[in-house]
Amino acid sequence: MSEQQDGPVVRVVRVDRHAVLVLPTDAAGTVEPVQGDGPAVPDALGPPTPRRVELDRDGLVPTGDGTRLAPTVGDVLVLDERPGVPPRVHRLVPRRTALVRDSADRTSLTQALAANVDVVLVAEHLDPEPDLGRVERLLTLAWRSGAQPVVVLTKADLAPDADAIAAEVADAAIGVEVHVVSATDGTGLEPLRALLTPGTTIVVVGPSGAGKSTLVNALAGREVMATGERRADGRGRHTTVHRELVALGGGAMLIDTPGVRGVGLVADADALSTTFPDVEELAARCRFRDCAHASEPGCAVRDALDSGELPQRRFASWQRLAREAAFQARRADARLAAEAKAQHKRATADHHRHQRATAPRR
Ligand SMILES: Nc1nc2c(ncn2[C@@H]2O[C@H](COP(=O)(O)OP(=O)(O)OP(=O)(O)O)[C@@H](O)[C@H]2O)c(=O)[nH]1
Ligand SMILES: [Zn+2]
Repeated sequence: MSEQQDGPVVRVVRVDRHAVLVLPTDAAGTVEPVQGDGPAVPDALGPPTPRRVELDRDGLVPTGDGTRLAPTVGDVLVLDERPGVPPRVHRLVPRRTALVRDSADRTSLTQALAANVDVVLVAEHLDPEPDLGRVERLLTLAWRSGAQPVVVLTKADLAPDADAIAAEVADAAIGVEVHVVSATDGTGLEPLRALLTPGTTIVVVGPSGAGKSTLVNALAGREVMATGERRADGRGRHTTVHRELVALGGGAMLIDTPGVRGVGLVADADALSTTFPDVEELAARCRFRDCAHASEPGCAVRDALDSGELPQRRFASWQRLAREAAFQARRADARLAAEAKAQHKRATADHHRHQRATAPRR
């Protein structure tokens, strides 16, 4: 299929049950601030209205390699558009990055929550004290996505010892920028604004109440996410129901996904080594390659734990995530084996049917 036959390129801003809502993009996949057709809408009047593109009955879209995938927010699609008929999805452009979560779905083990994300903001509150294990877990999720994680410690105004706590978090977030912010008094927002360059897609992950929505609104300069404040009409909290891509000021885009608030994380070995390079490096120095770091002689990890070089907490956190990663890998293997078996069965049945059909009648 030649590139010339390709239709308009669009970005998915929302996935509904049988359709995707899309906006036109430029070559970089950036949602264009103004739609090409129709009257030009000045930026000040708000974002352009997304178009609805119906999906096939299976709700999946074709990829370039013959498989079909469930589209997600942030996906870039090439449309097939002919005069007089509604547009269809021609193909999914391979995802640069994808934030995935665990799913025990019939067709796949993971579910993409957001695609083509550049920056994952890992939000954690300074008050109450940050949960380092949670930060490590979310960093693993972020590294696995292929996007750049950035840690944001919120509610600095409530923590007199913010800088000391931030230093502890930085020790657990190796190779990652750690920012201390307060959306309330505006502290520390500038370095984050600097990340929001045109064309950048960000997603914010973190526990409920970390101040994610408040932070995003402060960065956007307007309410793009409903916050945990009680609503004026007393009808309880706002809740985000749809995963949605929204334009922030300055050409950056935010994927607001309620699904990544509570985290059904998928760990994997590579992401884990990126989150825990210190532990991996120690483990590489153990005498036995398959050292379980329990009571083996010549265990560099045990030595580091004994000397205090490696905090017990961090080791336990690594162990927990490593167990999860191993479990998920085994499950993925089992699924692949089951699929291969089913495939073989189908092929054998086809073969027999074919033989019966072509065998000479007796
Ligand atoms: N003091 C202080 N409070 C803040 C700050 N940021 C957010 N909050 C408050 O923390 C509460 C939770 O903020 P949200 O932005 O709704 O938190 P969230 O992470 O989006 O929470 P979920 O929507 O449940 O995931 C709200 O009452 C905010 O007003 C801050 O920098 N300082
Ligand atoms: Zn060891």
